[in-house]
Amino acid sequence: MNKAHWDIFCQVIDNYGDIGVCWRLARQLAAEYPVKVRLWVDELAALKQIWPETQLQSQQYLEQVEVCVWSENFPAEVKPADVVIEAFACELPTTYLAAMQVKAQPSVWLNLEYLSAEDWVEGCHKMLSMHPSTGMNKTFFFPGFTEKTGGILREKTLLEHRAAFQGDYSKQDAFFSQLGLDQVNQRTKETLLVSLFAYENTAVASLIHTWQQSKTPVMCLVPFGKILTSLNPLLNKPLEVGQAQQIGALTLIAIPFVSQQEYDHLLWACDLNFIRGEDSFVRAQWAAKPMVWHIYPQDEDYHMVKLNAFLAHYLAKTEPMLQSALSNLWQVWNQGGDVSEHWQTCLKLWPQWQRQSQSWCKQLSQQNDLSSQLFDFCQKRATEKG
Ligand SMILES: Cc1cn([C@H]2C[C@H](O)[C@@H](COP(=O)(O)OP(=O)(O)O[C@H]3O[C@@H](C)[C@H](O)[C@@H](O)[C@H]3O)O2)c(=O)[nH]c1=O
Repeated sequence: MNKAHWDIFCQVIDNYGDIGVCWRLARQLAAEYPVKVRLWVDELAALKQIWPETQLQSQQYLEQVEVCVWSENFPAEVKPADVVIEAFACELPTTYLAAMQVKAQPSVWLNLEYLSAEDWVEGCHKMLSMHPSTGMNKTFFFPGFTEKTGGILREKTLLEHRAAFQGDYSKQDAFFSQLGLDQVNQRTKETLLVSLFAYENTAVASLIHTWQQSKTPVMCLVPFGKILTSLNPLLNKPLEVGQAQQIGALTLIAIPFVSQQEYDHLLWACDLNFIRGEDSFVRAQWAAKPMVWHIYPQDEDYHMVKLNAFLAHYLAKTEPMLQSALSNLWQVWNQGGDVSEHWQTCLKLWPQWQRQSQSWCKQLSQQNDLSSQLFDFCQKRATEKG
């Protein structure tokens, strides 16, 4: 069977979400579907951060994906693929676009959008748009949380792997040991193990203060990144990667930024995950553990609209007490306020919170995942054309 060629174009705007999503999609397509995937990325250093095997060279194969640097001098001889995905409305190279225009068998051209739980997404998913200068059509593909959207990324065996890891403490211990975190394995049974990945956030002061005074121990693992900028001024001595600090009931440990695969394991192993942006937010939902989302901040607080749109879905089937407790905690965390009281309320509802995280994950898993929806859509298009 001839494999269809897929090109994914990724422009790194900031952080790791753009490449995080594109790389995960590329890996899954290459591993699970009969397609040849080429990923064009303009900032290889961002890929290296989440996938350390990445070499800083213009072309390489990683995980059966051809990874190419997308530089300003885009090679004119590059032939357009059968399926072309521009991620997050990045602009395709002009020579590539010109080659698409004269291609005998037109490419399926898709714009993969950012994830949002807002209602309007359903109406715009799979909408066609004519490109002004070439007259070619591209289709908007919107990930989302409902049947009428493109779904979210979920590898075929993800939930099985997660369940196996979460059900086997020796696997979890081995994971922390291999990261040089034997200290985590020595925690007591009642310790709350937390991972903290967030943007700069003044709310962290109240969180740290509350955890310090907790009746039971809290161990907080902080992957190297922006939240340390807010955390470090609160400490007597700045936290460096590999270092731990004990303040009252709280042990803070700064850990290195790990690979995308290891990060999944971290989310699966922790009792509670603070996550941000898009990709870690999705992975935390598959971890089926309590989570607190720091959404990517936007102008005029538009992100709060998006946050509330997600909460409406996430908490729709949740009992009212937990609903308001989580909603308050998430909102105040995103507004940089004092989360102490809301944290205490959520903690009192801990077993319900855990159950809610599991049932949400189960509910989400009923939905078709993003890669399968993309693949089916392109197959259908190819048959229509053929
Ligand atoms: C903490 C950590 C994360 N990661 C990965 C998980 C994700 O793939 C990636 C982080 O991406 P996100 O969670 O999406 O958060 P982010 O803040 O890095 O990315 C954001 O970028 C902006 C440009 C977008 O507009 C946002 O929507 C969002 O995608 O890093 C690791 O591989 N190792 C780690 O140790």
